[in-house]
Formats: sequence, C-alpha cells, structure tokens
Amino acid sequence: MSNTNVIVAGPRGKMGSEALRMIEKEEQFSLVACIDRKNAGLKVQDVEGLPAFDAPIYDDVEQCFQDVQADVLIDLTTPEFGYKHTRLALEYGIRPVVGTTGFTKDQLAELEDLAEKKELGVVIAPNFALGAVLMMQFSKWAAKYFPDVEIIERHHDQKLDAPSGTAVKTAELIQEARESKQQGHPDEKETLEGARGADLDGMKIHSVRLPGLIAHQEVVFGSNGQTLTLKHDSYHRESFMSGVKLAVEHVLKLDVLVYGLENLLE
Ligand SMILES: NC(=O)C1=CN([C@@H]2O[C@H](COP(=O)(O)OP(=O)(O)OC[C@H]3O[C@@H](n4cnc5c(N)ncnc54)[C@H](O)[C@@H]3O)[C@@H](O)[C@H]2O)C=CC1
Ligand SMILES: O=C(O)C1=N[C@H](C(=O)O)C[C@H](O)C1
Repeated sequence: MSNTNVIVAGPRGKMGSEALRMIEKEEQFSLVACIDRKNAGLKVQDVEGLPAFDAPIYDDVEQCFQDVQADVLIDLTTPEFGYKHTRLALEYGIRPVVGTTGFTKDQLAELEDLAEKKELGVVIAPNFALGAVLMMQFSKWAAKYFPDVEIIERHHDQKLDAPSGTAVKTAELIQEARESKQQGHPDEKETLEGARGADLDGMKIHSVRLPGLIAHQEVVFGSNGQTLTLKHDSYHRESFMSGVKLAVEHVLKLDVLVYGLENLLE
C-alpha cells in the first residue's frame, strides 16, 4: 500500500486530536505537519495530550505548504479558517479533506470551480459518520412519500455554526426529493421570534445546544395519523474517523470537488 502524506489543521481540537489518533493507527498515512494557532515551531509530540509524532507545527499556512511535501490536508477548524485553508491547499496542489462545517453556498461554489481549474480532488463532508450519511440518504427517500418534515439537530454547546452542516445537507437532499412546500399553517405567527426555527425551502430546522451532547439529529416526517422519525447519534468522535479515512483514500483519485460522503459510498 502506498504512503499518503497528511497535514492536519486544528490538531488540538476535539476532531483534530481524534484525527491524529486515527493517523497513528493507519500505517499507510504519515503525518507530515500540523497547522495550529498556537505552538508554531514545536513538534506535535511536544504538545501535551497529543500523540508522539515528530511532525512540525506551523501557524503560517503558506509556509507550511511550501516547506512540506503533502498529499492531503485534513481541515477540522472553523468556518472562516477552514475555507481559507482549503483554498490555499488547492493553490499549492494539496488535496483537501474538509470536515469543517459552516461554509456558505458561494464558498462551496468557489471551491468547486477552483478544484475543477486545478484538476484536484476535494472532499467536503458535513458528516463523516456512516450512520449519519445513511440517515441523510433514508431521509431523502422518505421525503418522496412524506413531504412534511422538520429537522431537530442537537449538539454540544461549543459548536460555532447553526444549523449544523448535517442538518443543512439533510434539508438539501430532501429538497431534491420533494416539491417545494411551505409547511405549517399559512397564517401561523411567531409570538416569540425564532419559535419555528430556521427555514430551508419551507422546511424547519431546530438547533439545540447543550453541554453533555455530542452530535445528534432527528428527522421527523408527518402524515395523516402517523409520523416517521429517523434518528442518528454520535456518542464519541471516533464515529467520524472511518469516514475521514475513506475520504483521504478517495480524494487522491478525484479531480473534482465532492460534497457529501454519500458520493464516495458504493
Ligand atoms: N464533518 C464531520 O463529520 C464533523 C465536523 N465537525 C466540524 O469540524 C470543525 C471542528 O470541530 P471541533 O473539533 O468540534 O471544534 P474544536 O473547537 O474542538 O476544534 C477546532 C480547532 O481549530 C483550531 N483553529 C481555529 N482556528 C485555527 C487556525 N486559524 N489555524 C489552525 N487551527 C485553528 C482551534 O484552535 C481548535 O483547536 C467544526 O466546524 C465542526 O462543525 C465536527 C465533528 C464532525
Ligand atoms: O460540530 C460538531 O460537533 C459537528 N459538526 C458537524 C455538523 O455541523 O453537522 C457534524 C456533526 O454533526 C458534529
């Protein structure tokens, strides 16, 4: 099996540190550098709590991409920096695997154009957990028969973006499967602003943020005399790592941007 040189952006984060542990276990992946806001000039192994890699840490992204021979950038940071890192990686011929959520539609379109121009693969996956990907696919299927649907996503209270990337992607998939539709009573009024949640093509999305949660979503379909609920829970961030591994393996063979892990599954 050939070796893949990987850079991780956000190594001290909840997802980034889990990605380092995954790389440690996979002998076909080599960590060649990390991008972090802190600890520039140190090695990963010098940072308390991180695995014993002797890969250097950079806070200057361009310097990192110039110094280090890398095949793939795994970005697990914030919407603002994740977008910048992804653009720069493509400029330097490095294929991005992006778990960071909260990119706008315009940013996704720009990255798609850049990937096509550079003929480089990019994987942007709002959720790397296989169960969540299946929940999204089942939701698309169900929406054909149950067009009235609301999404309730629940996450830990350190999350920056709302709604979650998974909820947005789920709503977009449902949008592809059903006729556009305004749900609820046509005369309904919110007596407290936001009571009905966010709206995507008439679908309501409700975001819960509480300590103790990790990543959870329910997609509730309603019809005459019945409801159908599709539910997924990530209880540990390890749940995302088989998807990150799959994305790193696939991105090497791609020359376009792929949005959603479902596009890599058989
Ligand atoms: N696609 C998926 O399956 C999943 C995606 N996520 C997404 O991944 C991202 C990270 O999530 P968490 O690890 O929970 O957040 P976190 O807050 O624990 O970690 C983010 C890390 O990024 C670092 N960071 C911020 N700005 C940076 C910069 N300019 N350069 C380098 N590092 C920088 C922070 O210092 C922090 O360590 C979020 O956008 C989240 O929504 C989270 C879980 C699963
Ligand atoms: O921030 C998180 O934690 C998660 N973010 C992703 C999202 O926005 O959907 C994936 C998962 O839900 C965890």
